[in-house]
Amino acid sequence: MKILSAKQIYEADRATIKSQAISSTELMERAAFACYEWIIKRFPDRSRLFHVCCGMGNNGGDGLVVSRLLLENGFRVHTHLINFSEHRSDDFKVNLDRLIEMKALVTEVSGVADFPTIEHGDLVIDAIFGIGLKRSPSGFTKKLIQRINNSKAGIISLDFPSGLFSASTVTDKEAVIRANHTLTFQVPKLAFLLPDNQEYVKEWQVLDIGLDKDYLNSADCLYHGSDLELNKGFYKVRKKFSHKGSFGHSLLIGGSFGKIGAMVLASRAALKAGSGLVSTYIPKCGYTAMQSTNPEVMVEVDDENYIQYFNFKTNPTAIGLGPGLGTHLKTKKGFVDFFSNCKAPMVIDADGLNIIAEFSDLSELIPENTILTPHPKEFERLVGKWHDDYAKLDKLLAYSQQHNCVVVLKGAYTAIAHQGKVWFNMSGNPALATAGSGDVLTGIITALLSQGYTSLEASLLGVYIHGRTADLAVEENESIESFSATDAIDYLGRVYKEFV
Ligand SMILES: NC(=O)C1=CN([C@@H]2O[C@H](COP(=O)(O)OP(=O)(O)OC[C@H]3O[C@@H](n4cnc5c(N)ncnc54)[C@H](O)[C@@H]3O)[C@@H](O)[C@H]2O)[C@H](O)CC1
Ligand SMILES: [K+]
Repeated sequence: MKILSAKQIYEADRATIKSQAISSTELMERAAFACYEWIIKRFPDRSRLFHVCCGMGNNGGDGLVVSRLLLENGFRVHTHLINFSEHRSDDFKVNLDRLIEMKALVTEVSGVADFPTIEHGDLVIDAIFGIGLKRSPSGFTKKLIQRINNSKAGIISLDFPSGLFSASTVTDKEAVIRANHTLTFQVPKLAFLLPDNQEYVKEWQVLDIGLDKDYLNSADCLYHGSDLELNKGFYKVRKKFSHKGSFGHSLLIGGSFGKIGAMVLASRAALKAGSGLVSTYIPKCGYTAMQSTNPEVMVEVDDENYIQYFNFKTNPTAIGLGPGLGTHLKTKKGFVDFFSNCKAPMVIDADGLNIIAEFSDLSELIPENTILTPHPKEFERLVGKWHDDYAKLDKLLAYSQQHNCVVVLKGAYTAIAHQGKVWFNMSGNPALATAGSGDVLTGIITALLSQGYTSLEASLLGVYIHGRTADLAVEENESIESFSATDAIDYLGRVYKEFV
């Protein structure tokens, strides 16, 4: 799933018009028809009033077509032309003429006095600006946006919430539509995946408008979505004659007094994610807890209450380092020596990351293709503060390239960066913001590494699977509140079944 830039979307439009021998008006009709179908399926009540607010460009044109289709099918529609510019796009003009021919209710909004009265229960279709917005809406257009946001009506944005920019941060927060639903064309837009925009973009839906396949396949994108289709592409089906030795030996290193649970979760997750063998290397104080809760997992121990020697005998295929590790001075010293000389592929999480951040030289010693799994605070410790989401993405790309590693920046739409590209994970929900969730993720990714997936594949698949456990759990027995890290482990089997 590619995430195209606005420039690429305009190019894809042109390629489609050429290869399918259609006019831009026909492409607009197709796009608006897809919106219309979605809208009437979701809101079939014909007594409801639709306020369709149309700008003067092609986004406005989409709105005009939606107005016409709703009217033709017996819905109540009031179309408002938001007169912010003298210039009207060609397809806007064509579709305005068609609507006027139908004797539709169309009014011009050129100032506050023309604003519609929007009642509770009405629906606003926002077709004011799409991806062509150049500067923050001002004057009466801004005031109208505020009026719409303050109404009690539901808001459906066509393609893009008006006022949001496609490649930069919002400058005037009061001049952006806060949409309940956004119906976007062909590909997700980067702006939808950034936490700074969460007030404007809530539920969004990609509608297929049949853009040129060759263009889409060949477009070179910096940003991608990681969905079931992508992950199915490299998921390895197990062969009949395979044995536990075929699936590697994961070693989880971590734990300290009071934080042994992190290692119980990580090692159990590694086991359930399919690692052939799983060992843990923990402080002595965790021995009984580990053996009694995870009988399949082998245990080696270090010092009494924290790890400092890192002198395990296990010869692992992959290592997961950091859950519950703590930052005791002796742990830090041991970590620095171990880390620089480690040969097995590694996933580093939690205090492992904090130690790297504290000793900045350590970043230079990160072995190639190591996977780092920071949450935003841990990432900030590694790279310093950023001023907005775009600057954060720049730092993410730069850090992963500079150190030739995979960085998994956790959050909604976890961003996975490798070799100059970023993939946004499309599974998961806020249920995952729960204690131990990151430990489970470390276990899953370690297990995938040990089964022979590359670092990038293990990161993409691990994050996708982890997110999907929460999607399934919430569809069934759990709620966003009740879901726990243990549930994520319990749902792993269900998620794997979706791959075969
Ligand atoms: N393949 C597709 O995705 C298709 C998308 N369609 C729709 O087209 C818009 C993009 O249309 P465009 O005319 O380029 O831009 P907008 O309608 O978003 O912008 C309106 C217009 O206004 C000017 N402008 C920009 N900022 C301001 C401002 N602050 N104040 C005043 N005027 C401003 C700007 O120059 C534009 O001309 C896309 O989002 C889809 O909705 C097609 O319909 C089908 C294919
Ligand atoms: K819009």
